[in-house]
Amino acid sequence: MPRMMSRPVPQVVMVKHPRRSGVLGLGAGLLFLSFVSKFSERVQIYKAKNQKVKNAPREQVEGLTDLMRFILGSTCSSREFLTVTKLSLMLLLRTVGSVWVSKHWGSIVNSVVSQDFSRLARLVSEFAGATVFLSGLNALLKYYISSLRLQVREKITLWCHEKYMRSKDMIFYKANKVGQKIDNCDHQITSDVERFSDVFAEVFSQSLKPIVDFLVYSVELSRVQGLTTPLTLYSWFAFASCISAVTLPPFGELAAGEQRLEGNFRGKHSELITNCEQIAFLGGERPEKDVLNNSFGELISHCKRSINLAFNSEVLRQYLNKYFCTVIGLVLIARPLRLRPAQLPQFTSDQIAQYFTSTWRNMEAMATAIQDLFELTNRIGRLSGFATRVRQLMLGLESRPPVLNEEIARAQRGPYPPVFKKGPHLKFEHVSVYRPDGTLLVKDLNFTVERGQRVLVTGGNGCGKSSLFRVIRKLWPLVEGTITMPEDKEIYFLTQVNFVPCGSLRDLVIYPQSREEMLAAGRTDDDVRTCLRWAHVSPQVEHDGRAQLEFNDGGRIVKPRLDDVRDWQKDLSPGQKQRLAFARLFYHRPAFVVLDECTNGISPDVEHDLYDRCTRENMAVFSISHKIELKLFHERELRYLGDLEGKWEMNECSHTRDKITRASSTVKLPEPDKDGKKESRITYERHTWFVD
Ligand SMILES: Nc1ncnc2c1ncn2[C@@H]1O[C@H](COP(=O)(O)OP(=O)(O)OP(=O)(O)O)[C@@H](O)[C@H]1O
Repeated sequence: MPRMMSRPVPQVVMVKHPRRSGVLGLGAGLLFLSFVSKFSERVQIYKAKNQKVKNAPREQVEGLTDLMRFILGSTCSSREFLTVTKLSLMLLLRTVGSVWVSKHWGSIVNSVVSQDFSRLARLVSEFAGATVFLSGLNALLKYYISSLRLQVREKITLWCHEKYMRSKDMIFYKANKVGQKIDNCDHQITSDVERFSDVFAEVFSQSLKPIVDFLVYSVELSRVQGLTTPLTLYSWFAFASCISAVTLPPFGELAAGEQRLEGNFRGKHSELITNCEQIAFLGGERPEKDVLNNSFGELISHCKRSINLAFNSEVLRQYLNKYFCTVIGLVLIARPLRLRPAQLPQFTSDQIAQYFTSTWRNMEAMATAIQDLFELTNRIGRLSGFATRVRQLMLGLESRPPVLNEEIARAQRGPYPPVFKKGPHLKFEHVSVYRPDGTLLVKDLNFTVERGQRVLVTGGNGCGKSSLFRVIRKLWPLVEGTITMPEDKEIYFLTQVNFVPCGSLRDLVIYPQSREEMLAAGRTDDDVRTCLRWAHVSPQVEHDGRAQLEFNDGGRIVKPRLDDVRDWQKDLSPGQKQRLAFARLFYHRPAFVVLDECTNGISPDVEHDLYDRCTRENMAVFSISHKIELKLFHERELRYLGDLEGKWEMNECSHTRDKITRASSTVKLPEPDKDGKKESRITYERHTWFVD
């Protein structure tokens, strides 16, 4: 770049063999760099191992290089590599530009002192032209840093989603519910990955610049002043870094701890949102505020501790690396002038001014580069903290620690090893169910349910009624015995708490199918409407002029169409959500259905109808319920005794016939007669049902 322009003023050098000194300066610079990188990493690992921070997790002992290799190696590809290459190139070009600026600046000073104004005008116009190029370079640098940050985040997040939502493994359930859980998994995927990507891009861009600057200026200073100047600066910074290292807090642990506490705090807020209605009914504002404040208090006191720890070391670092370093620089810059070797020519004052300006700028730039390198220890420390958390998250998502190992191993040696088989019916042979912590819930289950049959599962709270179906769905491992069952899609589960997916009314019914899959399966919108009608949640107008599903939007009654998208989670009542779950069941028409206390919010007459529909569709029904009158709809009752031995019994429901009746009442409001007079009576109609 300068060569294309005017001939520069010859550089003033204070050594006899500038080229040889430059090469030696480069070697010394590389050695110093390797010292800095190893030193800071060792210090971080040492501090983490010795648990210098109260309450900090102990895992932060792996080197950053290994962490980065694991995270980036598993997720990133040639696209990120290309961005890193482009970014490195831009950084290199910018440093070359800065060296040119500092040389050019020396020439400008020389022209001012020698009062050569025509050359000064030329140099200034060259400077103005070249800095346009430098501005473009700086903008490109920022662009590549942002791109790198985004690309790394994108790759890691998509990798996590891939593992989290891996089909059949149901890691999103296991990581949050079974055995050793991943703490605040949502926060880790959304926030920790983002922080890691930010700090990674920041560290990368800010480490490359000081490294490149440092090497370039080492060569430059060695060429102009000899090896003494850079070696003296290195020795000083090495000494300063040892002192800093002793006082430096373990930033990695602190950053990881902060993220963990951030996750807990956010988790408490999420819990509040999830349970807001129950808490409002209970009037739980005060205890819940305490929970939020305590969690926030822990976070704040951790941050305060970090700030205090950083303050102590910062005072020393500022003095050693910034101010005292200037004193050393001034001594070094004056040294060749005072001890000038005899073979060097006499310099004029404009040459000395030129030497001073450009060398001072170079020295300043190198000192800044070295300071930035040490500054980097903080950032690298934080990066290794985030990297540790991201790696733990990735490991946790990749493979969940097995549960019930011992129990399964014992059963495998016994007569009834755990086996899943495919078959047309649901058959349990010597099946025992255990909680993930190893507690026996039910022992030696033996029975078969054929298509069209109905079994009621009863027992005390927490005795393990739902757990049997968690085993069938493979959320919990099968420990002992053989389960023969049809394809997974032939068994459908309606749970106590209803999930409401996002999307249109149609999506709510056909979930997890998409509209395209629905059409490909030969199903139509009419099927969806029929299922809504069967489930008593149809937006179509009934005889009384009202639809079962309608909303009041600002005084306007709205009957949703199949394509309408709403905030269903908010807009639907618990009973409507349960009815919609039945519509979904009727749409999918499985061979077996497990109804886990999923009719609590449904009125008895509708509940009757829903059971009836299941029978008509020839589904085998497993109902888990505490409602004794439901025996009327079932042929058999599987009763858990809930004792320590996991005993159970299977009874016929027929003996309860005629002993239990199921009743509901309809209130008939007074209606006007022919003359417009109203009856003064309200009548109640009582319905009693028996199963034939
Ligand atoms: N994810 C889980 N990890 C560990 N233990 C669990 C988990 N889910 C439930 N449990 C425990 O397993 C036991 C059986 O739970 P389950 O849900 O099967 O009971 P249930 O008989 O259906 O109770 P209820 O009638 O109250 O619904 C309970 O003690 C419960 O605390």
